[in-house]
Amino acid sequence: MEKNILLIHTGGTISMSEDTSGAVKPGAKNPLTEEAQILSGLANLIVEEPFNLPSPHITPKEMMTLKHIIEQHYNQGGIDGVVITHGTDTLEETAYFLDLTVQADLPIVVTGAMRSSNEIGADGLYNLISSIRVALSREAKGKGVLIVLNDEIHTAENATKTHTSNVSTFQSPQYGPIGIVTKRGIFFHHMPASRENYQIEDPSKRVVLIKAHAGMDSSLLLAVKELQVDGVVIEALGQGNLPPSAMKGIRALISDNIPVVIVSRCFNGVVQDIYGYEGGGKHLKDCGVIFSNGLNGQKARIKLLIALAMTNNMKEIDKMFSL
Ligand SMILES: NC(=O)C[C@H](N)C(=O)O
Repeated sequence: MEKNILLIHTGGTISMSEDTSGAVKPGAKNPLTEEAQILSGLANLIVEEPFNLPSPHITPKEMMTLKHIIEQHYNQGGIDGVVITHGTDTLEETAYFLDLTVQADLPIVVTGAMRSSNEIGADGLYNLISSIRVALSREAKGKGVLIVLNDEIHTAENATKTHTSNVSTFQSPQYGPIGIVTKRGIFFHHMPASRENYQIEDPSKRVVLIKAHAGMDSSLLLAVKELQVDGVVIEALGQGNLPPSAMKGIRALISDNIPVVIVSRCFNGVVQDIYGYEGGGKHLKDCGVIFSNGLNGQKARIKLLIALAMTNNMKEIDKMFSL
């Protein structure tokens, strides 16, 4: 029996084309659906196009819209998998948001393109067909939201955009891809270590993301406190350290019950409470800073947004980040 794939187009370069002046622009709708339908020949595509946005325009509101569309179709029955086309700039954030929040037990694949639909070497149609094939594969189930581009299958938790223009931009620094797409089949070679899922209604809290640097002082942290944000994520140095001059700001935020989550500004590895000097990881932990578990800054921000939609209890938030 032919399987049904829910195909949701959201915009991004995969939906765009280049005009005669060389500018890449959105069109009225995604130009690839028909070709994908003919070429994939494997599934009936149920197409939704809730918005057509470059991915720098995507916010948690659009992420929630996608969650609702997927859950609605899933609850009605009749779909075997979901493929979402998305701009690559914030693709990893939408994918991780859906990974943490969608209540539906079926393969969900997010894909995009680095070259628009009419450029030489356009990768959109190829990535779309690869994604449909992954969403149809039995092994894709139970692995969380997947990101498929350039013949590789990555977890939403791990994959990140690593190159501004190269088609092999998505990489998983911590563990590598969990599978590959080949002409003859889809092959998974490992399972995601863990899965988390949260039920949320309204991810509308304000969470800011700040990058640490040599000589960072407390001014930005104190300004952020004055803005009455709900949470702060800091891309800290190395294994999770900050300059001593930033500690005044850290203490001010925590004494105001504003959760401060740290990740590393390093591309790889996890943050830990190793160093006992002022501003070192041990010192930060003693001050009440929450350590993330290998997430990058933009994903820790998504997770804190989701955490704050459920609780403002620091202990509970800390527990979520230890998973
Ligand atoms: N390759 C892309 O899709 C980049 C584009 N700026 C977007 O994210 O919408």
